[in-house]
Amino acid sequence: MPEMFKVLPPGEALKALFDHLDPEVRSQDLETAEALDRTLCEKLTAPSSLPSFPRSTMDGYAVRAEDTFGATESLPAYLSVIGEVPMGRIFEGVVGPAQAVVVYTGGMIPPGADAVVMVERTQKLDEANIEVLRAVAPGENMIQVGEDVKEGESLFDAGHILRPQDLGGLMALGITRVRVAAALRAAILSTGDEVVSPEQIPGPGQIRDVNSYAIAGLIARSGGIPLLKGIIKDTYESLLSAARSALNASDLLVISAGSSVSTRDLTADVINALGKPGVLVHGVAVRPGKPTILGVCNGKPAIGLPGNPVSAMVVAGLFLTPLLRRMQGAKDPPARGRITARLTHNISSVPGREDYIQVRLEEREGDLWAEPVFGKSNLIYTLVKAEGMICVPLDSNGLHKGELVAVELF
Ligand SMILES: Nc1nc2c(c(=O)[nH]1)N[C@H]1C(S)=C(S)[C@@H](COP(=O)(O)OP(=O)(O)OC[C@H]3O[C@@H](n4cnc5c(N)ncnc54)[C@H](O)[C@@H]3O)O[C@H]1N2
Ligand code: MOO
Repeated sequence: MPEMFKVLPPGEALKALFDHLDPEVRSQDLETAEALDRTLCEKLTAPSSLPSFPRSTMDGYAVRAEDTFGATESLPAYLSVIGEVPMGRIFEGVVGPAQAVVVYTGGMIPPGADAVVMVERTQKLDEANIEVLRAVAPGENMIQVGEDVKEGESLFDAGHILRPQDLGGLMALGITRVRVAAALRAAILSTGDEVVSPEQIPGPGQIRDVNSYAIAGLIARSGGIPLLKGIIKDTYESLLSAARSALNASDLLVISAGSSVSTRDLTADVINALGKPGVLVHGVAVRPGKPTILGVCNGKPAIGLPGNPVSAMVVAGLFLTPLLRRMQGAKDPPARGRITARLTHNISSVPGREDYIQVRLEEREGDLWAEPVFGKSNLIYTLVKAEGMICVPLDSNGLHKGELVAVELF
């Protein structure tokens, strides 16, 4: 009988991996337009204020607010219209007492004016004169210089993961290139004599490769470049040779399946043969995902994921994503959101193990409920049908129906 491995709590397992890795982050200059989900390697401050000129937030008339004080429908203020602010240009002139200038949303407030009256709060008397039917306060219906961001203001610290709105914000300031962590190439090998490519029609006893693609998606979302290195037969020689060339061509290696303890399970031996120190952790206290392997081979991480697709995803979420983030110097918590919901069912567990359960979310009478999608860890559609995961902590006997739980959204 092969001996069952010694399991470590996930936190300790991750620490053992990190302790064997060089904390230095490789960086590169990149077009901001291409930097989504990448991690900044520099602190950024605003080179100028935003907006750089005062702008109207309404279609209407730029005025001196004091000229409208006390104006009502029955006692309007009379102003003469001296021109129009062309969009994208300045108005050549100054708004004087009892004067107004036509301005559109986003247009520059002309000198002399300090507020905008919405067009529907005015009445046109003729081409050159209007009545203002309601007073405006100074600053009303306009954006001040620097109201969005002030020159010199800190924008992001190094380690920030760039989100879509961040790209917009950088472009608004003309920051078109950024220094980010170099993209990490993560090689994926699927093992298993029964596993065939998705293009193939599986023969009796065969299944299509799920893990290469699901894990590749997770890697791409974590700022990495997945390199699919194919499906390898269950022999030590073929796996070792494929793993060696995959690791040479990448920054880290992920091997799907073969992580358990049967004679067919070669991943640990292969990782040990790839370089020093080899396997650091074999077995973590999580369900699903116990037969997990974490190793480092001559400075590069090598991870053995359990073959069951749900286990592979859970383990990749627990170890591969934080690993990729750490190798990119990311400071933020994972970009995906966390919400709170009430549990629809009791969930039992045993202390000494973290359990991960996929849940569907449902709104009932204004409350959000998390309904477990139960099923064996081989069933990929239990994940497909779910919106997030909940965790039963290491020291817990389980969770109770009606309890508030944190749901990590996919
Ligand atoms: N006697 C024991 N048997 C098993 C144990 C155990 O503790 N004692 N643990 C079970 C658990 S839990 C898991 S998880 C699996 C882990 O197995 P391996 O990592 O060695 O992987 P395989 O046995 O090769 O495959 C497991 C399962 O996953 C399917 N698979 C593999 N690769 C893919 C892929 N790329 N796409 C889709 N599905 C894949 C494979 O066909 C098997 O059904 O071990 C248990 N056994
Ligand atoms: O750990 Mo296995 O990964 O429970 O299915």
